[in-house]
Amino acid sequence: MTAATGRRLGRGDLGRTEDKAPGLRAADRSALQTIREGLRLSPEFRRGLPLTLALAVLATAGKIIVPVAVQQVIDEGLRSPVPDVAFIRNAVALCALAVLGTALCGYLMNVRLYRSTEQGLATLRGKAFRHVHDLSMLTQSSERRGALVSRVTGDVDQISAFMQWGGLMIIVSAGQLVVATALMAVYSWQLTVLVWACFVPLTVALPRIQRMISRAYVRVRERAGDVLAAVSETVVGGAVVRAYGVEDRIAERIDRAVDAMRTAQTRAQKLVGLTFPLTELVASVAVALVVVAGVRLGVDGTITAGRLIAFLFLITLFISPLQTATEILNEAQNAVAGWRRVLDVLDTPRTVADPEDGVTLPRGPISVRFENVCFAYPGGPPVLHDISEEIRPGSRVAIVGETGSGKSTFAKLLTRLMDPTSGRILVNGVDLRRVAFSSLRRRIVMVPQEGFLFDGSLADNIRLGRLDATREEIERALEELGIADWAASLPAGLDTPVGQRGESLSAGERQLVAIARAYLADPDLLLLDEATSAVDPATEVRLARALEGVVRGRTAVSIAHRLSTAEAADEVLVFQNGRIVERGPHAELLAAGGVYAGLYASWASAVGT
Ligand SMILES: Nc1ncnc2c1ncn2[C@@H]1O[C@H](COP(=O)(O)OP(=O)(O)OP(=O)(O)O)[C@@H](O)[C@H]1O
Repeated sequence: MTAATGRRLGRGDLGRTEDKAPGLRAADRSALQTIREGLRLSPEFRRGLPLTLALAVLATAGKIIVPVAVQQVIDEGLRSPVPDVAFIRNAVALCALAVLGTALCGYLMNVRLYRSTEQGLATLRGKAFRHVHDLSMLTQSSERRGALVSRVTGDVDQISAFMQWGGLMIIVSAGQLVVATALMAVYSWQLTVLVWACFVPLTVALPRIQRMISRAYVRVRERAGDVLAAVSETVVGGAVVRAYGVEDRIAERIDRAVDAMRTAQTRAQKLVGLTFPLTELVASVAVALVVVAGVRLGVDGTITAGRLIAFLFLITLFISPLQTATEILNEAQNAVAGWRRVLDVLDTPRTVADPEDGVTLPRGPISVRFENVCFAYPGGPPVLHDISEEIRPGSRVAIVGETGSGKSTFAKLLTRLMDPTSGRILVNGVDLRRVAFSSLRRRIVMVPQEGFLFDGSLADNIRLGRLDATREEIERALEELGIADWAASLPAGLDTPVGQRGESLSAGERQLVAIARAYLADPDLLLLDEATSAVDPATEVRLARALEGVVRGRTAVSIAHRLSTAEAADEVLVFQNGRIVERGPHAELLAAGGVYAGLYASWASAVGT
């Protein structure tokens, strides 16, 4: 086993999380079925394989040229009384040519292998990422997102490590072992038996050590996970840590996790370090025994000097496949496991799928009808019960209700991030499940509470609403929303970098960007989840102005956290425990003195009006 062993094992095993994310059904595939299925998904792996294999065979066969040449030169060329110089010259030239040819074959084989496997892996990554993206919010939230991402990064890397090295090494090593043994047997069957006798115990011991190494690396992975968890918690919760002055306790926890990882890593490395000297030791014993026994056989005239020396060369060829065998098997196991996990992701059905021949919604304000809609999150109780409501085109509707009453769930169903458990939702009379995604995502847009901002300029982030929007169009949009003065007040105007996740902007400003984005997208139905975080009075005014601008002329459904939004709406839908319990204009509901009146009273007292 080479020094690279530790690196390969370490990288492959550490780069992956072992999580079996709940919800994904592990299909019961055998290793062979997994490989067959994997190859079907990435046909590039097989492209040009016969030629690559032929090159591998040539590269392997070339390795026996040197021992054969040495044997020939000693036994035939150096024959007394006068060495046959011409024969030696020809043998050496032939050998040099063969070595060059072998090297060239090896190089071409590697290039072809890397090209085809990278293409195959790119296809697999692409398919898996697209599938993860297409999985409904429902699946994504019931999965551990990290585990999903790890499957399409870490697990594909596992496959890559095997395909680019292990897969071919199995063939090369097996070929090398057979060829070396056959040639050794031709030179001396007695010495061949001796060599095998030395190595048989090693072939028993190495898999055991390999299993110990695997277990040790499982522990390293667990400890690495602890370190990551401790560090990321500290980073994410940095403000709380500082606010409560608990830095020492956190530092202690990180130190403990790092120390545990160091111990686990050292133990694993010790085991890895053990395998190499062990094979070296057995090899040295084998060589020594072959020399002693070979000389005796030579004295008896059973073996020539050339054959004995060539035999010693062949032992080296014989050892290297054994040194790599356990490593290859380990990588093969990892690759099959990785493939299995990626295939599991691809097997997870897209519950919210783009319909074939989907309907394109015509332009113009959208009407919405919920018909007996019920919804439950997987494994959870029903959170929406038999909702049947109609939203008129062009109307402004405010949704209110206590926390957990089902407002966001209603919005997620309306934007088809998930489908109802039963019942249906009609937009302009068409079942939402029949509307083409391309039309749905253009006509119905949601402005979430925390619109995700990417690390780029303000203009880049607004342009996400419509990718082909020009700078002038963005400027006009801000103008029309009455927030051009705000954009101009930022250090570099529209070119101001917003930082990762928009951290350079305040929560209210981030929502301004989200509103501008939606305005640029120009949808016909706008869903707005108002930010609950407190904003400064100036931003509050800007937000109100921008909201007014963005909802004008469209059907607008707002999850209202502000009194003003509910007051300004044509109608208010009041949610309670997953049902719509009241509906009507603000003044009417207030006068009725029901749930809405109660909510309004607590709002009013909270803001001091
Ligand atoms: N991803 C989820 N998985 C399981 N249950 C969920 C999930 N999201 C919401 N719920 C549950 O569904 C119910 C309704 O939640 P929803 O988010 O729709 O309420 P909400 O009225 O929007 O609340 P808030 O005003 O706090 O945002 C709650 O009981 C909540 O715990």
